[in-house]
Amino acid sequence: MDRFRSNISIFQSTSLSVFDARIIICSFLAFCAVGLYQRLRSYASSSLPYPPGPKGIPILGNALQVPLKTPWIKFTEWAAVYGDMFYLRILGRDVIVLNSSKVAYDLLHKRSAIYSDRPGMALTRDFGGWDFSIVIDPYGDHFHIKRKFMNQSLNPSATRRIYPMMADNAKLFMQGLLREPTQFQTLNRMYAGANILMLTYGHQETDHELVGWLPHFVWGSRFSDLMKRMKAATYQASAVPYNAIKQKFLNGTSLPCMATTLLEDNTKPNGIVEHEFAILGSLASTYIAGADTTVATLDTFAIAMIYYPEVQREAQRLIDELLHGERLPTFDDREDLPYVEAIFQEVLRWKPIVPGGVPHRSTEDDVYQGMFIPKGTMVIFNVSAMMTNSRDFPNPSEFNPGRFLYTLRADIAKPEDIAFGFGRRICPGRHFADAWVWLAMINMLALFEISPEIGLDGKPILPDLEYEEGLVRCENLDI
Ligand code: HEM
Repeated sequence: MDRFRSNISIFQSTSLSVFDARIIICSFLAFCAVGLYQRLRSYASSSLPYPPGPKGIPILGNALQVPLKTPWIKFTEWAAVYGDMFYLRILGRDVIVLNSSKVAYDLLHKRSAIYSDRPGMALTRDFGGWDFSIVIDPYGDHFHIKRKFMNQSLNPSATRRIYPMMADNAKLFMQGLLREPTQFQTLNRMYAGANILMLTYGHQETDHELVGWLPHFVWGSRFSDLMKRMKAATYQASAVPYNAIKQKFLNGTSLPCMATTLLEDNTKPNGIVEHEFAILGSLASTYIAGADTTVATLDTFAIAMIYYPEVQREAQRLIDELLHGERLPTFDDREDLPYVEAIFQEVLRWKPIVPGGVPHRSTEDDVYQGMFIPKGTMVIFNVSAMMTNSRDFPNPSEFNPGRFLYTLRADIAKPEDIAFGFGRRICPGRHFADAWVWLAMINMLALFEISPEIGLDGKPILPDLEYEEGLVRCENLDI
């Protein structure tokens, strides 16, 4: 087996008849009745109990009990006491935390018409210059148009159309690893960036030219770093690449990509581009949300392979059995490698990269299992609790892909049904992420022995399992 391998460390009437008048009166009465019903329901509801939760103090509520760093760990402790849904009041705001995929699915998916708003992030939006980003868009027209633009390019069949581009990048990625086996993290980031730049702006570059396209801190650093430089960064990450691609589009020199499709579809005969800000925002949101996430997921895979070499060996044995070392794996091999599929699920579960989810907000009063959830409640889905509870996943801290092959109960949601969120805000890049991470994983398994770096003292340097915390959780990896 090892002889094949090197070693590396997304209505009509103008006059009213009697009949018409009756319809209108009936409609009016019905409208009033619904209004009255809603008021009564709200009144009656508000006499229902709120979900249980830790007792807070006047005015501040639970604010001082929620740690700023890794709040999901505290939420998971509270989940053990208060159950799958608990309530917090933080500085006068209603907050509920959902700790099971069933409750999250019941509310955020089944009742998505009223749970798809985002909590206002006025500072980030209006003063940080992040008003282009769909991630913080309130549920409304801007959100809908950007979502439509993104779905056009990131739905399953659109994603399949970019498989050849991904395959080319995977090949370059592997060649890079062969040349520089200790540079996994740099190459991982570079080729995740290359995929998204190609998808969004049709930007095809060699590995070294990539550096010049976006400022280094955009392509080469983490989203959390980018956020720190807020306003300047937003211009560089949104307007700069948009203006460049628009110019190329007008010159007729752009390659087919998300930007050119959107520009073609929305440019009027007089040359004016409709929905220009939404186009710019969709492109930049895709780039920003898509780069760090896939990088962190593949880093997690590499770490798991280092800590669990027996899992790595088993995957390699099965890959060799299928390919006989005669060719590189392709997407067509996916169905024939259930163990690798299970590794992918376990990577999403073991160390979820968005452990605290991305908060939603409710837009109407609601009642769930006899408990009242007021309109305007911030709804946090606690991915970490859903992925790491021993009720659904025995020995949750162990990286064990076998759980998805042999022992997982049929009623347990798969990690891929949790990691990407829920309802109308579910990650639009999930098909893209799924394809790229799988392809990079399978190529690494087929070609390399993934092992830790050896220190000067001759001992292996194991990567840190304490992840760096931001919106996306990254690891301090040094293979
Ligand atoms: C393994 C990789 C990824 C994970 C775990 C992930 C996870 C998530 C999660 C949890 C959300 C919030 C969903 C919700 O609010 O219910 C989200 C939103 C989002 N993701 Fe991803 N994501 C990944 C990759 C990607 C990629 C590759 C792209 C783009 C190509 C992308 C683009 C977005 C965007 C634009 C949003 C905001 C959607 C909205 O607010 O309506 N993500 N993602």
